Order: sequence, then C-alpha cells, then structure tokens
Amino acid sequence: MKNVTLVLSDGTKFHGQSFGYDAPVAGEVVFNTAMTGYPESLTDPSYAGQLMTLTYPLVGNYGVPPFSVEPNGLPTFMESDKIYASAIIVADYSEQFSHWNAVESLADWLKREHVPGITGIDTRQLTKVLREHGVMMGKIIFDDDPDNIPSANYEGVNFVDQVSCKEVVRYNEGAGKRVVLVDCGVKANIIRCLIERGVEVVRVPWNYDYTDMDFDGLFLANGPGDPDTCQDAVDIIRKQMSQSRKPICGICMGNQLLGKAAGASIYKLKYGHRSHNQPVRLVGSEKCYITSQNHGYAVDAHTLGQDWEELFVNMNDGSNEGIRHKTNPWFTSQFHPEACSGPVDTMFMFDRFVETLK
Ligand SMILES: NC(=O)CC[C@H](N)C(=O)O
Repeated sequence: MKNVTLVLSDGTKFHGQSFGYDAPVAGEVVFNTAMTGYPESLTDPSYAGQLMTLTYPLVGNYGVPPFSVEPNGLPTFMESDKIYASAIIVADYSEQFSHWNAVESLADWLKREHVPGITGIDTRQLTKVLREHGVMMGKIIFDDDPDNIPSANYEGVNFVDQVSCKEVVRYNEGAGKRVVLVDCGVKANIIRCLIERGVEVVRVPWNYDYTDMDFDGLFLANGPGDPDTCQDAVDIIRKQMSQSRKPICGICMGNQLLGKAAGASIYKLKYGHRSHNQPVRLVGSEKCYITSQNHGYAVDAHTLGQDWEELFVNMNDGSNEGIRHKTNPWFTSQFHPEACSGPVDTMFMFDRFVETLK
C-alpha cells in the first residue's frame, strides 16, 4: 500500500495508506457517522464531489454486494449505477470480508471504479477538526509523487447537471397513478419505494419542463451540491405550482428546491448532517423520528413565503427538516425516508404522498 497524505485547505495533514485506486484526488471533505452502509453511501449520487470520511472505525468487513439489476432496471443492492463519492477515508480498512451477499472486497470495487480509498487516518480527530472549522476542501496526495496535485471546486458547481439522467425513463408503466420524478441525482430506493406503492414513475432530467405532461403528482429527488445552482428546476416548480394543485413531495435536495420555490433562501450548514441517527420533531407534536441524512445545505425556514410552514425540525441544531404548504398537498423532508441505508421509521412519507394522489 502506498503512503498518502490528506491535506485540508487550512493546512492540517493526516498520513495514511492507499487501499483503493492509486490516484490523487481533491474534493469537499465531509464526515458520516453511520455505522454501516458504505455500498449505499458510495453509490448515492448526492456524494458527488466529496471525499467521504467514515467515523465508524472498521470499514470493509462485510465486503460489497453484486451489481445485479432488477427487471425494472433498478440495481438490487446499490443506490445507483456506480460510485459517485470522489474518495472514501477510513480509520482501519478490513482486508478480510464476510457476508452472505458479498461478491468482492471494498478495495477491489474501488480499484475497478477508479475511486481512491485511504486507511490509517484518525477519522475521529479529522471529524473534530471539521466540526470545529466546518467542512473544508481537501486533497489526497501520494507521498511518492507529491507534486501531482489535483484541484477541485465544490461551491457553485452544478453537480446535479452531471449526475441527472439525460432522457426520460419510465418505470411500472400502466400502473394506476403517474408520478413525475425530477432526477437531481435520485437514489434507487426512492424509485423502489414509489413502485412498491403501485404508481407509475416517469423519471425526468432535473431541468425538464414537465408542466404540460399528463401526471398525477410530482416528486423532487435528492441530489449533490448547492441548490442555488439549480434555478432552472426551481422556475419549473414555480410554474407547476402556479397552474395546478397536484400533490408535490420531495426529499433532501427536493426539500431545498421546493423551499426556494416557496421563496426561502438556502444556507450552508457548518458540517452538515450525515448519519443514521438524526432526530427530527414533527412540528405541532411531541413526536420525534430517527432519520437517515446526507446534506450540507439547509432551508432558512424564516424566509418561507406566508403560505408555507415548517413540517419537521432537527432536534440537535434546530435546522429545517421539511416544509409544507398550508392548504395545498405540497410537503417535503430534508431527511431520507427511503433510508438505504438507515432507519425506515419515516417511510410513512411515501404512504402519505401516494394517498394524496387519489
Ligand atoms: N442528499 C441530498 O439531496 C443533498 C442535498 C444538497 N446537495 C445538500 O448537500 O444539502
């Protein structure tokens, strides 16, 4: 294994070894405190442009599931067709793996997909630095070739355009109600959750104008990067809301885009929410749900238009976790009710959405 150095933009250095693809890389360094789920997280398109640090120390010990595909075209075990994170940073890569469903090691998968992975990093110390300072850009440099320094931008880059589908894809054709799904970088389990509830899904590119199409409800998916780079999608949502009361639901980036369409502004969180145990309160109740999350930006709920209100609030930092319209069936969550990976406590969001279609 080659020796590598992770250099943060404030100059902090961490030394480790490469266990994935041997190439320097740069990106936004973020941390995820979930204990499991590296196959799902690596294939979550929302991690595009990011170097994903896992705080759970032992990583790789259950290997990697196969890239099998269901008859409907969706991957059986992954969240998309490939790894979208720019790199993975771990404390202690497990060379041995064992799991009934594993077909290869994490190292072999990373090498095959040309994605760097580094081990031997004190990921808990790295996380403390990121929590103090906020997320930072960083780069992984190979000690035997230190001048080979990649560069990268994160802020202001439209990653959604890079990961969204390029043409319309249909699932479950002929099933009862039809949902237009705006693909900002959609996770497969969002589509699975809709299909399981008996709806037809028409997946469209992020900037596709669906407003003249024949459909029953609109679903706004998750996606990478800064929502302020997706103004085209916001304009189309506004157009849709001005001409129809059809149900609208959204997840994560979907919450942010609907929030912007509702007049709200977006800000960047200091170090984001990436874990399986984010507590959110249903506004107007004492109910708390434990949720799976992966986001770096948030809706400023104070700036929502007067016809809108908060639906969920994060119990750790008070940030917005969902919004709803006061009279129309338009509601979203900042967290991931589809989980994958993580707790499935908030699956009811899909049930509510499909009920409103009827
Ligand atoms: N998972 C997502 O949809 C993330 C949304 C957005 N890119 C953020 O980081 O806040």
